[in-house]
Amino acid sequence: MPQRIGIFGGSFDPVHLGHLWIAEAAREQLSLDQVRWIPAATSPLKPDGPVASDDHRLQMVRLAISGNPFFVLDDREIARGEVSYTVDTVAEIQKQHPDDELFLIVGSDSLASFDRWHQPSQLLELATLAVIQRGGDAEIDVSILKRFCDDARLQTVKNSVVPMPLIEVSSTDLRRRILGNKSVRYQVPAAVEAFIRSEKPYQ
Ligand SMILES: Nc1ncnc2c1ncn2[C@@H]1O[C@H](COP(=O)(O)OP(=O)(O)OP(=O)(O)O)[C@@H](O)[C@H]1O
Ligand SMILES: O=C(O)c1ccc[n+]([C@@H]2O[C@H](COP(=O)([O-])O)[C@@H](O)[C@H]2O)c1
Repeated sequence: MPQRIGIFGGSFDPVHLGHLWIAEAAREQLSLDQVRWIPAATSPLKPDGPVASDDHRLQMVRLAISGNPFFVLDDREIARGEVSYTVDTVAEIQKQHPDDELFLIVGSDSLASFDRWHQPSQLLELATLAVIQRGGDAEIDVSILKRFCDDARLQTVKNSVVPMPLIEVSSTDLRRRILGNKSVRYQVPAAVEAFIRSEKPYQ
């Protein structure tokens, strides 16, 4: 029986409760059999790279998703190194799972920058975008994809928007809080908060 696989890429610098909530909402709404969490080595639109080390980000994601049987940590982008183009990652997963259906989970800010992604048409052929509205962002507008796919594909993306409450947590804000010695309690899982306190990935 074909599986429905969610692919969730991010800098996860650090992973936060927004990430966990949207991954779980996508899993539930789209009846996904698994969600693969894929920390980027360097996100193409964040050329300065992440602040925390690859190893620290992997450890924080591992702690965050532990106990959820649907969530899997996939370290292929960090193992590959360099700039992490999502189309390469998704093509590789598609080769390994030729009979399965792939969903790429993204926030509305990622959708809004999609015309600057590498090989957007190819990517839309390989996976369906599952978009989540982000607090503070303009309303989801899938018309940005029009240039890159046909109407049927556009409709599938519209149908795969994941409805959920708006969350305004962001990694950038959390890093600012950590540097300012402010609390990140309840915005990251308790185990991640303890990790940040003991391992100091942002110092
Ligand atoms: N609060 C949120 N609501 C909806 N989507 C989110 C939210 N936070 C992150 N995302 C989405 O999760 C994916 C991975 O996010 P990422 O690791 O870049 O964290 P981030 O909080 O967006 O980081 P930063 O604030 O530093 O840009 C992206 O597609 C992003 O749009
Ligand atoms: O492939 C691309 O061109 C591309 C451009 C921007 C972002 N992405 C991916 O989108 C995910 C979220 O990226 P970011 O910049 O919000 O951390 C992460 O997995 C990135 O590798 C991918």
